[in-house]
Amino acid sequence: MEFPKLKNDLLLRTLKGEKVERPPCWIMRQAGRYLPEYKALKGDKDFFQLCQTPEIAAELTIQPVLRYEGLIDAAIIFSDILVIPQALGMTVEMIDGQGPHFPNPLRTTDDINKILSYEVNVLKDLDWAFKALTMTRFQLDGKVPLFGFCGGPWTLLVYMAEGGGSRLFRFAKQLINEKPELSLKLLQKITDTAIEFLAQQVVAGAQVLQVFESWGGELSSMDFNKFSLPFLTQIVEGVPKRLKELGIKDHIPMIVFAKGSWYALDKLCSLGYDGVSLDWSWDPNDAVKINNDRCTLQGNIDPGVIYGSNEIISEKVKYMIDAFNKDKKQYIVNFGHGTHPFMDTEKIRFFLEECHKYGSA
Ligand SMILES: Cc1c2[nH]c(c1CCC(=O)O)Cc1[nH]c(c(CCC(=O)O)c1C)Cc1[nH]c(c(CCC(=O)O)c1C)Cc1[nH]c(c(C)c1CCC(=O)O)C2
Repeated sequence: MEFPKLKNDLLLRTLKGEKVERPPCWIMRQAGRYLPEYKALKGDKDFFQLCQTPEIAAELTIQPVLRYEGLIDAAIIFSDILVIPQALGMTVEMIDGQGPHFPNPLRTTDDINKILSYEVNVLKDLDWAFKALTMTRFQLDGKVPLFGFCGGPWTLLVYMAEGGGSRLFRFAKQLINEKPELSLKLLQKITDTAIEFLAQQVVAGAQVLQVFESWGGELSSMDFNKFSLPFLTQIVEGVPKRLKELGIKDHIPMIVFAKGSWYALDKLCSLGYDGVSLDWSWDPNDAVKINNDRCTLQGNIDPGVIYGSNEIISEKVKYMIDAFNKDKKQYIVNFGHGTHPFMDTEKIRFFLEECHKYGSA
């Protein structure tokens, strides 16, 4: 496909390790409920219906790019990590104001065996996702690069076993401790699906990829090494291999976000991802030292800063950028996790402006 020429390649140059004029900026969950234009378009429509309607997904993806024109250097496709469980045959509902709900979570060996023998057809069952990416890429008209994404295998296992959000992670923990071998098989099935999904997202128009291992920090270091890391590795190695088969020769940069897995930073920096996204628990200076220029770091301000005064926002932005951006390379501004629905759009604008100001200094 012949896509419009990219006019702002700041993020892609940064991920290649080039020195850049300022760190690129984007925000996890930059589309969504804190935006009045999102709420207006959503109304009482079902969340997955929004994702699965390419015209709407494209519009929602582009909303923050237009609102913060010139301040945001990437778009991320409007979708969800839970579309992989859907492609694996599970029913997932999004309950407004509550979050995801699986009416039939995976609790027994039989439940899991059913998933293991399920014949996934990523191209067919997630065709709406690819249509949305292609339409969005055209509508963006090269303004900024477009992210595709997926959930990390462990994080998806958590949702599939718990049936939704969780505090104790009782069922996911039970699964990996009671049936470790079966858990590994399930993680493998999710990983195979994720690799195909990410590669096909690139074919459809994604220019950069992020893997969200949002529940990484719920695992001990030992369990992270067994139930997350090997699969994150397979993804970063498997996607380029699959892309080659699909006739795509360009290197497509990939970023991994393992929230809470502070103990794994050293390993994550060596997996082969072009970027590692950090939550706010890291002092930037320590993360920079551990990374030692191996890859690009992304993050990591506590999104809670948006509730603060302009003075507090400026102070914390300056601290973050001074530490991460010393060499004017290998750094992408982001939050340590996503926006909250209650955030003030003008405070987020101020945050982005401050990042541009300090980042260009
Ligand atoms: C864990 C996770 C999910 N989804 C996602 C993650 C990983 C990132 C993270 O850790 O936050 C990823 C995600 N979800 C969504 C996007 C695309 C939009 C964007 O990032 O700008 C992305 C990249 C849309 C969404 N996904 C969801 C909404 C809200 C839908 C609504 O209420 O209108 C949006 C805009 C719903 C969702 N989806 C999920 C939950 C737990 C919830 C409910 C709670 C919440 O909103 O935070 C699962």
